[in-house]
Amino acid sequence: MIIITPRYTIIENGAINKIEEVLKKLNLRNPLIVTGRNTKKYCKFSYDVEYYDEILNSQIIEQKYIGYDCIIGVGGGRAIDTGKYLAYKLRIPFISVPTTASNDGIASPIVSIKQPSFMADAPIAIIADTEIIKKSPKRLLSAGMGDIVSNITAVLDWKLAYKERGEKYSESSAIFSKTIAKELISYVLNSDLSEYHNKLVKALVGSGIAIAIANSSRPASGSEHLFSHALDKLKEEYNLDVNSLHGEQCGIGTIMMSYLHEKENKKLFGLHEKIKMSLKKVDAPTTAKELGFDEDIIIEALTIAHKIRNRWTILREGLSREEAKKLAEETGII
Ligand SMILES: NC(=O)C1=CN([C@@H]2O[C@H](COP(=O)(O)OP(=O)(O)OC[C@H]3O[C@@H](n4cnc5c(N)ncnc54)[C@H](OP(=O)(O)O)[C@@H]3O)[C@@H](O)[C@H]2O)C=CC1
Ligand SMILES: O=C(CO)COP(=O)(O)O
Ligand SMILES: [Zn+2]
Repeated sequence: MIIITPRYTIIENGAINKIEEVLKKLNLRNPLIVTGRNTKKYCKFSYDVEYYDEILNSQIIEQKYIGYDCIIGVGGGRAIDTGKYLAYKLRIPFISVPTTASNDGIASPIVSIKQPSFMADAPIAIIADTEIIKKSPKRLLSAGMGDIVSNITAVLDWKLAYKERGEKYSESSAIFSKTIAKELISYVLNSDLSEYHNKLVKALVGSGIAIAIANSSRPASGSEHLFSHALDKLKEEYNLDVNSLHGEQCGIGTIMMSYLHEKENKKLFGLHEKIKMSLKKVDAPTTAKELGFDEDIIIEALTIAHKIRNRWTILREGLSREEAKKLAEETGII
């Protein structure tokens, strides 16, 4: 197995000014920048720039973008994901320049523009400018917490799959991923949050690296992500006008899935309440109403989540409508 992890990871104020230096170190000269319409303002370089929606709408991306020697993704999750995807298609390196900290795609080798997600290559470099990230919309930074608490249930699910299904499992990746989440939860619950943006981006980078080392999203994606992907599916199917974020959905999923784990393991008592408190502290949504979904959609998502992909989790063969409703009610989501 080949494990690809970033060669340069710069997380500091003003990091964006180091792009040229990093390109030089990597002997790269002709990058294409992939960004979004809100984040283009951060692309003050003399390189070609393309919006990610143009790339996603193009049928001939391999031919259209030939000649560049690397891709730089500047923006939120979609810009980074699309840049990573394009780089993978063109077989050239990808540099990740997050303008916010909303999910762990910043450093992961995964492309999840659509489900099922797939393994591409991890970024060759990550340049995270904490000055830009700190100023990004607070809602995106709250969502990032949801993608980190997810690691707790993802790891519990992974271990369950190992025990009940003999799935390949890596204790070191699991501990790495879980510790990242535990440390951030502890920081959030016991601090004034003045360093939150800094700690969050480091946690998300670590989480992406845990995925790269495991060569699977298992350390950071379990039943809570299945629930989030199910919500995305229903949004599309019913054409719902809800603008919930990936991390927000995963956070709500983690509250419910940790409750299911608690019911099977007394040692976990209080886990879902602690997770909920940490999400509340950073103003992330903790109810269906705050997330923007009707109760019925939450219940339906819970009943279809286990079918999203072939991944054994605490949902096992699925929840009935009654079980789903009970779970959402008992955890205060609906
Ligand atoms: N590969 C992986 O491992 C993972 C990938 N993902 C991907 O991430 C996506 C979700 O990402 P997420 O970031 O939550 O949502 P988006 O990428 O949709 O970003 C939400 C909004 O925030 C804006 N934005 C980002 N940074 C700033 C900033 N500094 N100032 C102002 N606005 C800003 C974006 O602008 P603009 O319109 O310019 O983009 C966009 O309008 C998923 O759809 C998936 O594709 C998610 C999880 C893991
Ligand atoms: O969002 C992710 C990890 O945080 C990616 O995981 P998936 O494999 O579920 O798309
Ligand atoms: Zn995620």
